[in-house]
Amino acid sequence: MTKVATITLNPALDLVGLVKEIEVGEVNSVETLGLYPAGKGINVAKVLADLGVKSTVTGFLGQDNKGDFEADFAKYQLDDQFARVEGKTRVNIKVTQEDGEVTDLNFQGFAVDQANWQAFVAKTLEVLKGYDYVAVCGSLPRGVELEAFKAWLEQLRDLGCKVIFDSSNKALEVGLQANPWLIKPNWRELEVLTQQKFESIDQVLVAARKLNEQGIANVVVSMGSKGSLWVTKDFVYQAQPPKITNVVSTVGAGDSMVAGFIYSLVNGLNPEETLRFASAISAYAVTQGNVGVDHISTLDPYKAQVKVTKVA
Ligand SMILES: Nc1ncnc2c1ncn2[C@@H]1O[C@H](COP(=O)(O)OP(=O)(O)O)[C@@H](O)[C@H]1O
Ligand SMILES: O=P(O)(O)OC[C@H]1O[C@](O)(COP(=O)(O)O)[C@@H](O)[C@@H]1O
Repeated sequence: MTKVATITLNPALDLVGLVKEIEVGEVNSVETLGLYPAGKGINVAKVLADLGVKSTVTGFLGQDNKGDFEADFAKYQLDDQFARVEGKTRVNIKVTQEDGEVTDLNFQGFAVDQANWQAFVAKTLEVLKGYDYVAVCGSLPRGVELEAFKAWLEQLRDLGCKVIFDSSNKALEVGLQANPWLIKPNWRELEVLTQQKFESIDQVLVAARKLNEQGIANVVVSMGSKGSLWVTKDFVYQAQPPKITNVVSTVGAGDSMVAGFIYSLVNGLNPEETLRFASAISAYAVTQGNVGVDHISTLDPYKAQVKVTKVA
């Protein structure tokens, strides 16, 4: 059986809501959609669980507010290998305006010390032996040093795991030096990484190809409602998702896409089917406040409307 793990070093409780229009400096009344145990890897694992793919979840969790996370790990039957650390896991506020614009307020949570980090590295290198796909997702908590993070990613790769990496800013820049097997930056994250402003999808493609040349086998660039590009040395596919008229929240769209890729890889779908499936589940994600899908057949109409083109 294919073994999958997701790693969330810096999880979050996502407080998600709707507002007509945010007025900065004013009192804004927000309609609450929910408070969800989240963070990128946890979201990926929940979506995979809905799709019938079991996974191990690890990373760090704050001792003081771990209850809702543990309840979800039990509900989704995730193999919980999280290290508990002193303090609270952060809260991230995500507010969607009527026009679909999302404002993120990502707070800080616990800090990780040297002893926490070393114990985590030793444990993951032991537990994840023999895993096929390991998704390392999201930002780093305070206290994790970039060089130590990179060294650990290299060790994961050397275990023989295919590392799927979805991060941003410095963590993305440094993590890439460990040559993960697949990365999924969004358009903006790739702009920050390459220090350029893209005017066209062709420019995105050029930047993605450079990453292939540096040794990253699969570069998946997500571009919000414009879709995505999957760039490898052997092929390039582009997907255009269906037009979603009822956008509730785009939070978790990228995580759903990563889960869609892992589901497709585990189930041996071909590249065209893989990108179609990942695009369908990520498009479906924006129609709800949280991530996930009640039944895989819910995705059929979305799959049918995704346009996938082989560009090269
Ligand atoms: N408004 C939208 N309509 C349809 N699909 C969307 C929309 N926003 C996102 N998606 C889907 O979700 C994927 C990931 O979204 P994106 O916003 O690029 O990622 P992230 O959440 O990581 O920023 C997109 O490539 C697309 O397939
Ligand atoms: O670790 P980061 O990069 O701060 O991101 C954390 C946030 O990303 C999310 O996982 C959503 O990510 P996506 O919208 O990219 O799918 C939220 O649940 C969480 O608050």
